[in-house]
Amino acid sequence: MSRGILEVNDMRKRYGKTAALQGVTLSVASGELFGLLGPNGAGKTTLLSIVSGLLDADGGEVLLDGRPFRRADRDLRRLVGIGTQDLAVYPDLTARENVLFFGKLYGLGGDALNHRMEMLLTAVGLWDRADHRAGTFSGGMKRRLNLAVAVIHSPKLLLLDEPTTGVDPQSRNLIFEIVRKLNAEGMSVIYTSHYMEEVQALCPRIAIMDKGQVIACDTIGHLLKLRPSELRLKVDPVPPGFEEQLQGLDGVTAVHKLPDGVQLSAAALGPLLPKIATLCATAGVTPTAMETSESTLEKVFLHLTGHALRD
Ligand SMILES: Nc1ncnc2c1ncn2[C@@H]1O[C@H](COP(=O)(O)OP(=O)(O)OP(=O)(O)O)[C@@H](O)[C@H]1O
Repeated sequence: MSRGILEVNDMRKRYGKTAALQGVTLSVASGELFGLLGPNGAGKTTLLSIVSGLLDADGGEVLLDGRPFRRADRDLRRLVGIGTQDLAVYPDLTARENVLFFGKLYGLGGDALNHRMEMLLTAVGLWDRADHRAGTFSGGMKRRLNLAVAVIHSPKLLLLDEPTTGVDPQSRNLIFEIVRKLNAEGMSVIYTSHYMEEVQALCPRIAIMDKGQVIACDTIGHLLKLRPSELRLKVDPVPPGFEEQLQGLDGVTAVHKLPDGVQLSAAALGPLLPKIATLCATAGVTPTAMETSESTLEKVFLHLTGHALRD
């Protein structure tokens, strides 16, 4: 893995009695598109706010591009762009004025700023609405403008906090496309969501957060293996020795007897299916029904925490 753009060590934050972050440690490699998945209240926004310098932590350390992060260090803060959950754009300004305003805050100006503004408004599909007030935009258009504003200063690390909240499917797809493009151009991205499908579609590596802690952090493939897939075979009656034969198959991690058949667990069912078919044929067993339950991030979350990802 290349040098880390972000390292968070033992990050802690309380709001009064609420422990929003309880010792969060994670690292993001340079150029990575990293997912942060967790239910409402898991601490995702608090973490991003600290990393972007909007909020002070109570304890812990942030390294940005290998350097210790301090809120007062403007050069380091410039490395980060944040698309906040609460929109940052001004409704009374046009799309063009919004992007130029944020560009000037970062000390940009002249032709370079104008070119970048035009390029970004085009990328987010708003160039033809550049001179319309943001307050007249749909939820999806506002989110896209929020994204353009977040990257006006070409940050090395883009933090996106639930960037598809309140958007239509068309805007959602466009946001996905832009995020992928920015990442392909070299920008590191942390994409935060409580929608498993979004994080799974975009991010090869994911941290799962719950109650202020990272409870798992790995590639999607490895995370899915944290909870086995299951296969139910309706076999009535189950012949003697059949469960043991299933248990003996390479890859099967558990076999349980059901009232009308058997259930087996395995990290991956695909490679096992032909072997199970052969075993049934040789044992003279004809299942009358088969039902698979593949692992998903949602099921992994339930498996790890005992509660659902969504309320
Ligand atoms: N300003 C605040 N004052 C008091 N409690 C807060 C404040 N901000 C967040 N919290 C609490 O801290 C915890 C973590 O909140 P946070 O917003 O970081 O979670 P989240 O994962 O981003 O959830 P969401 O997606 O709903 O924003 C929650 O229990 C929340 O109620």
